[in-house]
Amino acid sequence: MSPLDDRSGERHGGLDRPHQGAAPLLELRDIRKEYALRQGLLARLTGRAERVAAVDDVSLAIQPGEVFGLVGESGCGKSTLSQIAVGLLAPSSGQVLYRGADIAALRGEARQAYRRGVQMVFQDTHSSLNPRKRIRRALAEALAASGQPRAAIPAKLLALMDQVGLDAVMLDRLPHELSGGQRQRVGIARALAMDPALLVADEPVSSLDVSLQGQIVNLLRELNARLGLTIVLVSHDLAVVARICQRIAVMQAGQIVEEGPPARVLFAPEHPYTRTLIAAVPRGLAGRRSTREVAPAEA
Ligand SMILES: Nc1ncnc2c1ncn2[C@@H]1O[C@H](COP(=O)(O)OP(=O)(O)OP(=O)(O)O)[C@@H](O)[C@H]1O
Repeated sequence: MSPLDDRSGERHGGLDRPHQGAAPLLELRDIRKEYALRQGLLARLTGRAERVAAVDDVSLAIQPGEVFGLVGESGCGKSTLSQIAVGLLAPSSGQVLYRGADIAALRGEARQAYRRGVQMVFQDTHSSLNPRKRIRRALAEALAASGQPRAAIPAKLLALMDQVGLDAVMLDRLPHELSGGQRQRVGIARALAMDPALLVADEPVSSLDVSLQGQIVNLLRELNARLGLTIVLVSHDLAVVARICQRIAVMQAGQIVEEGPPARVLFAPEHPYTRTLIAAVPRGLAGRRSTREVAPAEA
């Protein structure tokens, strides 16, 4: 077993147990990501691609066992940063460290351990699940990829369905036969099949009805509390992240402009952009009721 596989350090997690002072599970150091923009005015005039920084010098440290929220409006660079964190996208410059090791230098077993250990849940459940594969097959393949012996898979399938609150009969359904919320639960189950240490959930509820959003957010909270799973919750919706996160980073135009516990960020925002985000939250979460109501993770 690779030292990167050792999860003993954070299997004591949960929202009620802070992890300040622990070595970060994942660290982003001075991350910059540039894209070539061919349609820009400069590009058209000069014939050369203009470059824009979608992520501009971002540093973040995710502690084992925490629920960390990354919030910002559409286009601020959240998805780009998430994809860099899970290794789907390489940064233009900067480093991603998993358990202290630079992922760019990981090879063999250690790279596999990172690949398994950091999983992503996507916003669009239609495109993230193969429409022709029954849920049983999608999850069984993930379990097999995670190294589960064939004989253990049937029991593991039932355990996964139970963990995400889905009835086992859903195993024989195709993705289109499930509701959006059920599909998102399958997406989470597929990530859990890899037995990850960190789940990066990129806008996991934004395509769902408001009534279902709370259920999925609660499921993430439960997984954190029960399994000690570290979670990065990415959303344009400050109300969603404030609900379960112990720390929030606010992102604007590729940069982190503010970071802190939800109660502080919501009630004593330091950056004007954070105040704009708070103003956009429907009354009930932004309306000053109690800190406990807005930020249960902190209570
Ligand atoms: N492959 C790409 N090529 C060029 N520009 C891109 C590419 N992907 C993203 N961008 C640009 O980078 C910026 C950040 O995009 P990103 O998707 O990371 O933001 P976001 O906050 O996740 O927004 P959304 O929630 O709408 O996806 C945007 O201006 C976007 O247009």
